[in-house]
Amino acid sequence: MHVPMVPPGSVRADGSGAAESTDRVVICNPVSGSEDHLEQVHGLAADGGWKLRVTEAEGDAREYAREAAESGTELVAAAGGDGTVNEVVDGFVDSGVEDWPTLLIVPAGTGNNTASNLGIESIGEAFSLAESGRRRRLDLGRANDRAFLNSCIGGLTAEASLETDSESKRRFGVLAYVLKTIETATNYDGAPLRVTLENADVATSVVWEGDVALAFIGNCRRFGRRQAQAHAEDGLLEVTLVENASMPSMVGATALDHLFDLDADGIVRHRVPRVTIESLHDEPITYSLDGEVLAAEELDLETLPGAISVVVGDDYESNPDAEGAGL
Ligand SMILES: Nc1ncnc2c1ncn2[C@@H]1O[C@H](COP(=O)(O)OP(=O)(O)OP(=O)(O)O)[C@@H](O)[C@H]1O
Repeated sequence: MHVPMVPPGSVRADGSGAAESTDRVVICNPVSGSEDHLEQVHGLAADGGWKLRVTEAEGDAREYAREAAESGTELVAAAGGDGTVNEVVDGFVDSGVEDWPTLLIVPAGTGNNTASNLGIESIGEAFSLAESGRRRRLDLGRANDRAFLNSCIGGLTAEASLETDSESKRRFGVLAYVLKTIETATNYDGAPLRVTLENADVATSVVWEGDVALAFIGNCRRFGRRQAQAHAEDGLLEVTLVENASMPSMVGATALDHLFDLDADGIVRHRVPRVTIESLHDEPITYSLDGEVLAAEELDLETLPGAISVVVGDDYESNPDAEGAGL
């Protein structure tokens, strides 16, 4: 394992020992991705006058983010992968303060799906965007008492996400989980679920029951190259349910085409502000919230419209259906 040159805990990135500024805090997970980014993050943080906090264990990023929000920090960078971003957002929620810091995502993880969806491709680019980048207010997802920025994936894919190797995650992003799922699906019975899709107008709400192999709930996740993407600023969740019965047709090279075919049999899609997923066999379903595991028999999901200010890259397009917004 790479041995960090920077001690864990809280230091001024320029090493001066001067009074710590609360304007900008970068929270760095030294063991995300290829574990070789800490020195670069340290250097860029020193140049930009950031306070650097290096995590020592799971949960530290959440705590540091809560402290930063409580002390009125203007900008908080999450340097790590999707899991680190997820912890930082949970920390903002924990703080209970009204005005959260703006979030900057510094892609230093394995998949970096959230950063890539926001048009941020490298560590250096992220730090320069802190100076000049646009800031947008994005919806935040809530799943029971946890937050998610990007996506919540339930069923077999969540379990497969734990087994998916780093190289596939780098190459395919979230699709790597889908491919892994399809690979292992032959032994899977699916989960009997009741899914309540709630619209603001209750009369148009839908209750759906069936055996589900995969449930994708996207906030700003691009699941694929086409329409199966979520709009991060529309106050809606993009819900895609893949019925178990349709899994045999999802084999080989055509699997992903089938998944992203809007009219495919056995694929249910809705855009709603709120959705509840109940397990009908008294066993918890495993979910992956931005890559972090959550098990629940009943999951209550909603969007908090425009809840979080986020720095975005030049190529960020809020509407994934807009021309030129494809991957
Ligand atoms: N110092 C640390 N030692 C061990 N684990 C840590 C430490 N700091 C954070 N973690 C944990 O590391 C886990 C993985 O981090 P993260 O998701 O950011 O990286 P990744 O898995 O490489 O990237 P991605 O999720 O984008 O594929 C998180 O669950 C986080 O809580």
